[in-house]
Amino acid sequence: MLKFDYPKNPEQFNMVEVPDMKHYVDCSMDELFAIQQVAEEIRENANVLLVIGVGGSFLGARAVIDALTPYFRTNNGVEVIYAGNNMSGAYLKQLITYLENKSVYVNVVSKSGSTMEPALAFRIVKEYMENRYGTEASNRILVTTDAHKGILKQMAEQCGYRQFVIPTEVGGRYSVFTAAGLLPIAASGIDIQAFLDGAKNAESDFDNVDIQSNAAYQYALARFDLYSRGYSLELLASFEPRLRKLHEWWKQLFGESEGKEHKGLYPTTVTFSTDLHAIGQFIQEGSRILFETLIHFDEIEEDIEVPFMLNDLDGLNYLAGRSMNEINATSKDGVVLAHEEGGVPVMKICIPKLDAYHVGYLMFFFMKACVISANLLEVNPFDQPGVEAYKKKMLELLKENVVNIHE
Ligand SMILES: O=P(O)(O)OC[C@H]1O[C@](O)(CO)[C@@H](O)[C@@H]1O
Repeated sequence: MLKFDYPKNPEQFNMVEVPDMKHYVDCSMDELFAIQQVAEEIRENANVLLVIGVGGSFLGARAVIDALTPYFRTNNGVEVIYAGNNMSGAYLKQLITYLENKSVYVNVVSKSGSTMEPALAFRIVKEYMENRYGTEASNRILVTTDAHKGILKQMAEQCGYRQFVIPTEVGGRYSVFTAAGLLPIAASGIDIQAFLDGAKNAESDFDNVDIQSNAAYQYALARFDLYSRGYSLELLASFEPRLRKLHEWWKQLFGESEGKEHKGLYPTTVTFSTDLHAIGQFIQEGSRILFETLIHFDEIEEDIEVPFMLNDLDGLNYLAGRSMNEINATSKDGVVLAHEEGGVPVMKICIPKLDAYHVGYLMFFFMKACVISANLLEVNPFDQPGVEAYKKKMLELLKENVVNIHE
């Protein structure tokens, strides 16, 4: 299904463990039904769903929603917007103004229940919802968190919010196939059954140690090979602007899973052709530290033809009748030729169609490849001890300021 071009012979590597990841796509029928019911309720009663979360607790949902909903909003359906992923006072202030006159539901998502950004945003939004909706607020606030522990769990119990679960054994950046991703995705009108089917099929396709047939294993090995040969940066590139948030999700997945013990490729992303006019110069002729991984969807539903122009004033009549998607695909082939010529190794991940099924398939592919890749590097793919460092310093400073304020 997934066509993967990798530039070398993988048999030279030692085999590593290919972990069983079934529980990452293991949403029960009851849970799925509950998610679909609430999503329907939101679609009936709201025009805005505010998702409060940071990192893995919103990036997966946002990646899928952006990839599969129109570029320009129509007035139909629920608009999914986000908060709790930054600490900007201006953002929150403007958000509260934006919510006025709209029918609002809130989904606060935090596995630990205590991450500062979503916790602060939720405090502000909770007050807003209570002032605006009174006792009905508790029906409009949905909590997605650990099944057993955490401050958010306690708040949900005390305030009577409906709860959805991120299983204890599923870490934030791997949680898109749990309620953390599925609830906002379903509320936006995307077929979550198809999304899960794609992931489940990927799970079974990549659950083997046969390098020749396991594309996730091949991708992990190709990256590891390039890393071992001195490349320090992987540039994930695609040609469809609506995949930008999928890039962000990928960046967290690989960055948090691999960047430890002073090891790992630096994951970064570009959207072509936009970024060819910004960072294209560096890719073609700058320091030879990077390789590229291109994502290409063979079929994208909507398209438009280049019209014929009388007198050919802009000199583009040689393209008349050709479709924009076809021209975009040709630009991809041009990029591969030019960048390879410039000394940049290029891998291609080709997906038949940009739809819910294939996005689910692709995301699971990356999750599986990421765990295999971290195993090759001999680092733990599931922890993120380095993230704690800034949190600790920030807390020390905030608490210091509290003392100063009270002095
Ligand atoms: O869901 P939580 O516990 O709020 O965590 C959000 C994000 O913060 C991190 O823990 C990093 O601080 C990520 O790993 C995680 O996805």
